[in-house]
Amino acid sequence: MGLAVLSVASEAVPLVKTGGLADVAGALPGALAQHGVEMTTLLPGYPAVMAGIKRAKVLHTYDSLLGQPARLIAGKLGAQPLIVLDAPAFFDRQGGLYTDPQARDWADNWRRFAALGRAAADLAGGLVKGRRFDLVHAHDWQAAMALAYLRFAPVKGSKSVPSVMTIHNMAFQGYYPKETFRELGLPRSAWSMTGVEYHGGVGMLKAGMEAASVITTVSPTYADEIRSPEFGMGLEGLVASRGDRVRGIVNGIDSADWNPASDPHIASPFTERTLARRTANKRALEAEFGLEPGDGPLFIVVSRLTWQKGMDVLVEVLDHLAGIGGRLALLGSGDAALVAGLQEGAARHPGKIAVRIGYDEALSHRMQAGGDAILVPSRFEPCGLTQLYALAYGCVPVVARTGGLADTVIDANLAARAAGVATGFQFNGVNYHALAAAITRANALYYQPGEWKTLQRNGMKADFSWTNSGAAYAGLYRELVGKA
Ligand SMILES: Nc1ncnc2c1ncn2[C@@H]1O[C@H](COP(=O)(O)OP(=O)(O)O[C@H]2O[C@H](CO)[C@@H](O)[C@H](O)[C@H]2O)[C@@H](O)[C@H]1O
Repeated sequence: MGLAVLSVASEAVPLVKTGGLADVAGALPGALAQHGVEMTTLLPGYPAVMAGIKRAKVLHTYDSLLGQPARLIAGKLGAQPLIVLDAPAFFDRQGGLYTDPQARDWADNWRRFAALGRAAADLAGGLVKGRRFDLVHAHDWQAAMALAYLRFAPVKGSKSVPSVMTIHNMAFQGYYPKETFRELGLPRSAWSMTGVEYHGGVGMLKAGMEAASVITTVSPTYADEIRSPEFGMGLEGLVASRGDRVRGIVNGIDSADWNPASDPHIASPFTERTLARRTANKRALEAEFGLEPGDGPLFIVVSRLTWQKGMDVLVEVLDHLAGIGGRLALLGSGDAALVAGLQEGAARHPGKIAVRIGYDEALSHRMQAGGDAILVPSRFEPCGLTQLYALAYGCVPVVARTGGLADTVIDANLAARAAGVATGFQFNGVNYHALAAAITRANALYYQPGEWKTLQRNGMKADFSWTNSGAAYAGLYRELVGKA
């Protein structure tokens, strides 16, 4: 039986991306198609999304959706069905998706994403003739209100549908003052500890988690970690109370986009049998970053520059990295203090450390193809995608042992090397000593070319395509729809 699923997200490739959520929301529909699931994605109509729609077909017009006129428009996300919430007052803005040009959160984010949720619940309730949905899948707090509306204010007379709430990042919860509640159009009954109320305000992610049939996150280890206060960020009690209704499904990567044998962004394509061809990519990367060419290891970082990603510890370790003969090329954007720290490090070590501040998808491909090892010192990492791209590209991951990093990289300890299964390096605790020691270990093994090639080949042979994860989501949907 074919299943119709409505996926609700605030970003998705190829139309709009600020982080890993977009990769996942964009790849899921294609991954599920081969499992008999037709996934329609609902996205906000930011300028980039509106520009990507050809021949707009209007499905519905709202006179007022959370106070503003809006339309639902049909489009395509790649080859898969898309519905766009075209509400210019909410989404037609210059600046970021979530922040204004000064990088402050838009003051009406609660209203913008409540509107997205209300539209999702309307669609699931049969608002548009001929479009029925068996299940709603919401991603992160921006989509979470969809599940609260389905639970507390469904379309009258509609049949209830099961739902999945996926947490890509527990650090962002969509928490707003109490006063916003009366603007949401929810009944008073929703204002409860098991509804949308959270510490005296409105908790959007919390509301979605309470309402969801099943909560998922993007790796089994993170699904365990968020039961504890250290990672649960205040929601650990709720996570623990949902018991086995909390699952972890590791993200896949889009193996058409991320394939070193056919990547249009890289100068010298290669496979695990032609690793020597990587050298040309390394030379090109050194030149592009203005680094001294050399045979020593070239480390890379591609990251949002935030505390989550351990970038403050990376700043501390730059002198060590350069001191042992390593070089680093970094691409990222984010916190001003971290940018300054990285730029100072680069200025202290010209030719050895180079940073590029900004967002550049094509460059990120060239870095994975030319770097020897990627550093991912995250304090928490629900799944992490850059280490998966690195594995596919023979760029050896050096990662903190947390969340999806712990689940996807096999540390090159003696036992794993003897068994021939190691793919990278893990370290415990995100601090100067742990990261410096891991860099030293990687540096040492780099000079044993046979061992290093084995790490590269093992990583390249590992299967992180969407095949397994797509099957896992399809299985979950079937389980829920069967029970509904
Ligand atoms: N400056 C830059 N230029 C070009 N590309 C850049 C870039 N900075 C980052 N990227 C790209 O953005 C994506 C980041 O994805 P991650 O999964 O590593 O982290 P993120 O924290 O955004 O995602 C959250 O959601 C995802 C999806 O579930 C989880 O894997 C993750 O753990 C969670 O924190 C990657 O595709 C990366 O290549």
